[in-house]
Amino acid sequence: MNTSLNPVELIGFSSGGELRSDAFYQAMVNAVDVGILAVNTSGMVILANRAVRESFGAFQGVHLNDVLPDLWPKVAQRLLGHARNTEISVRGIESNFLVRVSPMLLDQEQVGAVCVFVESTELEEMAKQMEFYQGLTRELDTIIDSSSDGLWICDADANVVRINPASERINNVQAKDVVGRNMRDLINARVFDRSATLEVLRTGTRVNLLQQREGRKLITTAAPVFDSAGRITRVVVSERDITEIDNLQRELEDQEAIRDQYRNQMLEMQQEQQLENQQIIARSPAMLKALRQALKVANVESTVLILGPSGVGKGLFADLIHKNSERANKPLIKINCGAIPESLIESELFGYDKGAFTGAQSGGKPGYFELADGGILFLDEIAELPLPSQVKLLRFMEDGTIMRLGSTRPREVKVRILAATHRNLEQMVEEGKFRLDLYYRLKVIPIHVPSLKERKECLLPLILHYIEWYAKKHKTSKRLSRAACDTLLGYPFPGNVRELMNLCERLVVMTESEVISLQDLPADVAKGDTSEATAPAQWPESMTLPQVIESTERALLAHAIKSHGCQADLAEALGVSQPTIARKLKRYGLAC
Ligand SMILES: Nc1ncnc2c1ncn2[C@@H]1O[C@H](COP(=O)(O)OP(=O)(O)OP(=O)(O)O)[C@@H](O)[C@H]1O
Repeated sequence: MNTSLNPVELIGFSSGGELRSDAFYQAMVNAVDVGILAVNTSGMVILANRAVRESFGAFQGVHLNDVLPDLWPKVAQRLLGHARNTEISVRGIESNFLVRVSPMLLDQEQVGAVCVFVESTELEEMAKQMEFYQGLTRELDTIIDSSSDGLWICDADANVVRINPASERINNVQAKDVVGRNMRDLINARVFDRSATLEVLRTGTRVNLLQQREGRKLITTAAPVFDSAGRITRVVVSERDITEIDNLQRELEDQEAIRDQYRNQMLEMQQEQQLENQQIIARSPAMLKALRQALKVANVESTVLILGPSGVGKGLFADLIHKNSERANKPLIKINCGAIPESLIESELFGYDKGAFTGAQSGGKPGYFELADGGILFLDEIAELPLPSQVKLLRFMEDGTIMRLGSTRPREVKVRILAATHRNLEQMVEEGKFRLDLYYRLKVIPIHVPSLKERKECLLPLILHYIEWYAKKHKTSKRLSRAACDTLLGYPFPGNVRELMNLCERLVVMTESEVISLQDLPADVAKGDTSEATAPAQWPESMTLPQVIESTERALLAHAIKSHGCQADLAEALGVSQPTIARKLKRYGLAC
């Protein structure tokens, strides 16, 4: 190997021994874009053309190892004859190069090595991008194939391009049997009965379908994919099998229904216990429903209108609502609007200021509204409230203020109103006796308390309860004979529970023996007759005068209320005051 060859000598050579001028030779090697670099057998650079110099600097006449230490080992290997052609990647100043090292022979003798540099940055970038896109495609494939939702992809002509394994499973088809086929053919071949893809291609918009297929429930969403020109290129259909979700949902609903049932049962038991504690007897569905409504509304602030005949327990409902409300430790003031003389009602309800009228207390007086502040005002027999007081009550219900008689200063009171009546308020409104606006304000939550006739199931428990209760009260022991009990059960109790209570007390007090028999029952009850006054001559001799008076009074009132529609008329006809009538009707469990 000639190692003494120097750069100047080499430049003097030409291929085939033909002599070329340095200038010609240099112009030729500098003209090409590929880099050419030659070293002698010692590794000294003997040629570096323009392309190499531009990329690696001017280093002719130096040792290759000093300028391209990465390249030198390959070249050295080549010079030692270990390989014919060797390729290596080399980093230049700005770009990367792929360098091919070839032996340089002169007369069969190796005189050095020549390196050809081809810029590789772009190629590498492209390779990298290819790799990136291949990775992305693999990733997408994995995602598509592992999705538990079915994916069905078609081109703009409705040809199936791809389906994933979930879609194969959901549609019970194999990809190889459908990919490449047109959706229209698949519909014609009855593989499917409906195609979301065709819908999308027809409408150009997203389509949602709920489908039943092979007993499974599917939600299908098909969406168009557009190119930059706005043309549809693909339709992607995703299918979700919601059969399981649907079943789970149904199971959940069943569980919730069972839970609700238990909760209602527990609530009912709690409520029954609550009612028992408060000595409320209720067995009939209608009564239980009304009581449940009352417990439900107890904790809201709304006005409640308790409706039902006299003596059914409307006052009891007011107690129940109060006890179970957030105002339980505040007063419950009960006013019977029919029992207060008309001339006094306004001052009783709203109070008066000093000097409001002759005979007024000198310091003025608060009314029931002020006394009930923070608590509940129960306006029983609300239908008897005179019209001027109705106006004042309406004002309170609208702005929460009242005005004492003789005062011009409104006072704010925090009072919840409960009202009750056995009268038909709607009819009274029609007759102009009750204000419509007040009626609407009052009946926010109406509760209808059924008469004893409407709750036969309650009758026996009520009779037994009150016989025992009065027996305990009067420190005695009493029980009903079978016949007496049957007769009582057949009696209509027009005065409802109040009449029943009165009768039970009377039987407990009046019956000599422990057993209350048929003979102990009052004649009208024994006959089941409630219509006519019983002649005093028919009363048993054992009755005292007060008892005879009481019975006669009751019978007379029962008779008179048939021809007198309201307490005021009745009072006038019988020559007593309205409050007296109100008191007596209440006492005998009667109403008009
Ligand atoms: N379900 C019941 N269980 C036990 N006692 C009851 C029941 N219902 C009513 N009572 C009793 O009957 C009596 C009359 O009830 P209440 O005064 O509440 O009737 P009312 O409908 O308000 O009558 P009115 O319309 O004449 O004011 C009360 O002593 C009450 O305790």
